[in-house]
Amino acid sequence: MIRAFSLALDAPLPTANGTIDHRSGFLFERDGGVGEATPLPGWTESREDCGAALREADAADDWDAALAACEGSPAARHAVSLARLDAESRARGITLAARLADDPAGSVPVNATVGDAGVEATVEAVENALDAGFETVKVKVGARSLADDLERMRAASDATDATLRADANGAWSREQAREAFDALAGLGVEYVEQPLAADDLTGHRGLGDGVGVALDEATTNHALDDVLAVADCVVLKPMALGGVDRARDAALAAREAGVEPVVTTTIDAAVARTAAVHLAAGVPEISACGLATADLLAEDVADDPAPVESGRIRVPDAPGHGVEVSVDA
Ligand SMILES: O=C(O)CCC(=O)c1ccccc1C(=O)O
Ligand SMILES: [Mg+2]
Repeated sequence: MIRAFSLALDAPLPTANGTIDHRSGFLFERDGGVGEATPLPGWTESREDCGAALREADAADDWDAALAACEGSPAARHAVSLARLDAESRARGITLAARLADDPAGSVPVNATVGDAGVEATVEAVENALDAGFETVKVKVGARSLADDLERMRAASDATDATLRADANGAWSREQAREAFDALAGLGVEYVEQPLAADDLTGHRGLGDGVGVALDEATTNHALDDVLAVADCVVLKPMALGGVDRARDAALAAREAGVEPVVTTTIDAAVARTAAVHLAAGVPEISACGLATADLLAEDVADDPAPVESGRIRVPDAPGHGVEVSVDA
C-alpha cells in the first residue's frame, strides 16, 4: 500500500542551493513493514518518478520484484528496502539496528543544523544548540559572500565552545575554497561539507589541511571509491543512496578506506529519519550525525520515537524501526 504525505517545515531552511520549505513523499507498506520515500530533486529522482516506481513495486508479486522496480529511483528503493527490512525485523522480534549490524550502539551523537542567516541570528542559533546539549553544530554557508560567511563562522567560534562544521553545498570556486579553508583552520572548524561543486572531485584533493573535506553531493554522481580517494569524511544520506542497506555498505567501505562516515537525512519524515538512526548505531564510534532534523518539520507522519536528548538520539528498542505511523498520515 502507498500513502502520499506532504509536510511543511517549521521554518524554511535556506541553503546555497535554494530554500527547502516542505517535504513530500510516500509511505510504502507491505507484509507488516513500513518504508518511506521522501525524494529531493537534485539528490534523488523526482516525486513523479518516485511515485511511478512505487506503484510498480506495489503491484509486484514478491519483494525481489518490488526492489527491481525501484532500480534507478533511490528514494523509491529506500522505501521498499526499508519496508522489507522492517517486516523481517518485526517478524524476528529484533530492532532494525540489530538487523543491519552485529553489535549496534544504544544511541548516536548528532549535530545541530543551522541554516543560512545573518551573523547575529547564526550566533544565537549556535548558542541555542549548545544550551540544548549539542556539542557539534553544522552551519550552512555558501548562500552569501565568502567574507560574510567567514564572519558568521568567526562569530560563532568566538561565542561558543561548539565543534563547528560548515556545509557549502558545492557553492565555492577553488579560489574561494582555498581562502575559506585557510581561515577556518584558524577557528578549529572540524570539516567543510562539499566546498566545491560535486563535479569537481579532483579540486578537493589537497584542500584539507587542518580542516577536513567532507563530501556529500559528490556521492550522487561519482563512484564511491573515487569519492573515498579524496575525502576525509563522507556524508551518507540513505534516501539519496537508495536505502539503509546500501548506506550501511557504503559506511563499511568508507571505514575500510580510512574515511569517516557521517549519516544524515534529507530532512526526512519519522520513518526514514528513525531508520537512519538505526543505521548509524551500527557503525562503531560514529562521529556526530546529521539526524537532528525532526524539529525542522512543523508536522510529521508519526510521533517521534527517537527524539534528540542532549545531543544524542537513543535507538528505539521496539522491533523493526519502531515508528508507528498514525492512521491519518
Ligand atoms: O546534515 C545535517 O545536519 C542535516 C541535513 C542537511 O544538512 C541536508 C538536508 C537536506 C538536503 C541536504 C542536506 C545537506 O547536508 O546538504
Ligand atoms: Mg551537505
